[in-house]
Amino acid sequence: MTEIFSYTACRQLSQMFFAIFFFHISELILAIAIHGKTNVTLSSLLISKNYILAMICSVVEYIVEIYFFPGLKEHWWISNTGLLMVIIGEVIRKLAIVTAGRSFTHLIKVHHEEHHKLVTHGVYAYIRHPSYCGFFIWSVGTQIMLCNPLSTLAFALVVWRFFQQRIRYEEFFLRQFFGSEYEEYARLTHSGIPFLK
Ligand SMILES: C[S@@+](CC[C@H](N)C(=O)[O-])C[C@H]1O[C@@H](n2cnc3c(N)ncnc32)[C@H](O)[C@@H]1O
Repeated sequence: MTEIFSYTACRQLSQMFFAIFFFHISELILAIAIHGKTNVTLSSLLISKNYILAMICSVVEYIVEIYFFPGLKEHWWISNTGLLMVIIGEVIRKLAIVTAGRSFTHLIKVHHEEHHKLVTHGVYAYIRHPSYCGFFIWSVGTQIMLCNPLSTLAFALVVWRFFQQRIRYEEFFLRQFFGSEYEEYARLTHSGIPFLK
């Protein structure tokens, strides 16, 4: 039982909670800064039921494993690699939001609005979906940071599948809005999600 209150657990779990807190609060603050307070709802916190469930499962996995296999959590090079992924993922995602500005909305636009311009500069010059790329790295990184083998695999598979479907849907509308300009942009860039061109 003492393992749950050990230095390892306190450090890894507090890193995890801080990463989650910082991610969501900064999403909300940026949304307010870009779109104005009246156009932002708590949905900009990006917290869904499935997301909460996934995070609870990952903490349960952590507690079970540190109790029965405490040595598993002592691989600091793995945990620190996860921490680095959390930081890199966060930076890529926030760069994407700031670069896209008003074109970045948490809900996918299905009608073209006048202010919606195709963004192809900054981080978008290299990656077509940098905010999804950043979230993918961040979310898998949280589990690597906890040295959680099951949740690492589950997060990678579920988040990958989620973005595969979301990108297909989002690009259908982007092709309608921007036509050949988007085709050319898509030809020259990578999605930013592994195995998805
Ligand atoms: C949650 S944002 C995600 C943007 C992008 N997929 C990314 O990962 O950075 C979704 C909105 O961004 C818009 N969007 C996506 N790529 C864009 C681009 N290159 N230029 C302008 N708007 C874009 C979509 O139309 C959608 O309404």
